[in-house]
Amino acid sequence: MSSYYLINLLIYAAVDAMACLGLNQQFGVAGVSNFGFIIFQAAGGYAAAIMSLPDQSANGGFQSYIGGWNLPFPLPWIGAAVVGGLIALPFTFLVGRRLRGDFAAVGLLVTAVLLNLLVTNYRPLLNGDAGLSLIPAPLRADVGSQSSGYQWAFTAGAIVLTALVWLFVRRITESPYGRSLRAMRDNDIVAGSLGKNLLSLRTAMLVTGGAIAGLSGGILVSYISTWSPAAWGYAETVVLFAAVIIGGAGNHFGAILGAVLVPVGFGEVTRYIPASSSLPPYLIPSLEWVVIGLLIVVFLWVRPQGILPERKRVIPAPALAPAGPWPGEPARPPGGLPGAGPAVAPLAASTSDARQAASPSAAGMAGPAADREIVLQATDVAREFGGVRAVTGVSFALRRGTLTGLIGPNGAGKSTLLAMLAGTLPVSSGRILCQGQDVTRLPAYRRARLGLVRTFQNASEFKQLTVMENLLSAVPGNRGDSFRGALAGPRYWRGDEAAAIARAQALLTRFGLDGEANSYAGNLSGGQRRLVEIMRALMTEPRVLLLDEPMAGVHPNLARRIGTELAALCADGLTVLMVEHELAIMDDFCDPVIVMAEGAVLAEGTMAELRSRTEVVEAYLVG
Ligand SMILES: Nc1ncnc2c1ncn2[C@@H]1O[C@H](COP(=O)(O)OP(=O)(O)OP(=O)(O)O)[C@@H](O)[C@H]1O
Repeated sequence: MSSYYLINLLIYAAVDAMACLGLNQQFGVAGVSNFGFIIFQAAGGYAAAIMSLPDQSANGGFQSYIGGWNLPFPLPWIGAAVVGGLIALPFTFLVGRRLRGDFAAVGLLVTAVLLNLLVTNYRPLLNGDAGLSLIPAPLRADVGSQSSGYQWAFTAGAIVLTALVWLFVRRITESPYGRSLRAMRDNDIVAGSLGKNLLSLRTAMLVTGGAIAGLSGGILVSYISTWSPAAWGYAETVVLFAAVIIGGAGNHFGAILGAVLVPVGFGEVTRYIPASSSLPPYLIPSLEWVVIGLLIVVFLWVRPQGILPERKRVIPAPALAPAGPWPGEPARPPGGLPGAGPAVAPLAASTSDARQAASPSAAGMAGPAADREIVLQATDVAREFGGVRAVTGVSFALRRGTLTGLIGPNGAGKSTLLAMLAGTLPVSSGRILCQGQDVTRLPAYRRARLGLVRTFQNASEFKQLTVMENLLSAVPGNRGDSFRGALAGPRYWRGDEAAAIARAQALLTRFGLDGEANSYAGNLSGGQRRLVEIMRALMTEPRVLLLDEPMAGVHPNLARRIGTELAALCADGLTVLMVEHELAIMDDFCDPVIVMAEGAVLAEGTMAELRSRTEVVEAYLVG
């Protein structure tokens, strides 16, 4: 193997691995399907080119381009990364709140095609379809030649930069912030309802991935000294996606392996297919695309986790101090709940000092509920879906420390009302006040940060996160749960993380799920998943908790335990609104109970009062 061949192979592997690390960070870790990924690499390539090229009048002006600043190394590579990151900013509107998922992915793909057409057809910008050539290599004038020593130094530089990129993405992914990204990937609406700012998370990942792609483009053009639209057709993004999917989305080693196997390996293998004059000239390259497409389909079908699946984050349980029984119970049964471990301190004691100070127990919550402060108030709240009036002007108030039930026949509008209160669904009209603050127009994540948190009627656990990670993902204020905090490293956030793990472990023990702490939440039974959702909501340290059928699928004994626990938390100041079809639960734990029918509030009172009202009995309580 000639050294030129080996250098070529290593540089392409480094550039592709770097690009795949950037794409994996966006797609595999954060779930952002950036089908326009190649334009960020292209932008980096052009940026490095026009920063390192002399003015276009040099070389007889045979090519036209903007820039031509003749900047010294490493400025063109730094510029490539900066431009790759900056051009991501205008795309954030595509992945923002209004345009998500598939639509954003298609929008990015279309943008990539349009930009390629623009650069191809508008020559003054970047020399059109002929592309730029004679792009200077870094330090070449200083070093003086294309010697093999120079080539090896270039190769080593590319590999070192790829390794640095790997360390960078690893630091982000393995932090609490990385956990938030993976939570968003698994279920973005739920992540938002737990206080995650999806727009900020997606923007950060677009910019980060864009900068990495830009740097890879800069290195590439410096090596091949030419860059044209043919090198960055939209289909190149498909190759990178294939690499990440085949290598193992979510696993950075998988992304590197995929880069070696797909763009590099494929190119190598197909080089040995003998050319034949009897075959059409573009048959082999076209067949390459078909094979790459087939490989994606086969992997998504047979092994969607890729060759190297995402690593499971096992968190060892901290040593727990034994403590008292469940609230409201004389003593904890010897075996506890199925799978229960040692008992721990009461949940209510685990909330933060700030919340404790603000809690009604601290404020003297001994008086009758009717005298307590209103913490959540809905006024004439309505929601229409096309012609369907799901909720038609509902007004009610929740007082601090109450466990209010919400019942009604199927289709009465209960879930829609809860979604509007939590901000996961905008109101058509009406007003919502939370602790005196008008939250009607606030997005779900801002309401969650105010302590207004919901659970969902349908399974909403983060499937590819462990149970422990599900709980930790909801903790507010972890120092490592920000981009900067993640980059600061584990030493910066380890203390917060340890405290959060201890809280989560206490909750798991209390709900009898500590044996499953390191199981993937998606592998639990339906009832266990419900528990995970309740515990996760409690980890947000809510002030007002909106529970949508939390007992559905839960064993009746456990349902009663949950009811007891919620009642204890309410006694300590938490306010709960709970949708539930099981009337025995309403009888035992909820006061007052609101009855909805056909989108409106039909009645409100204790279950005993409601049972005496004919219209309620006819609408819902019969049977
Ligand atoms: N996204 C939507 N698009 C169209 N109609 C909807 C949508 N969501 C809810 N609806 C309609 O709004 C009405 C109220 O639904 P909602 O789910 O809020 O009722 P519910 O009381 O929670 O019912 P259940 O007890 O069965 O969960 C129903 O007629 C439902 O079909």
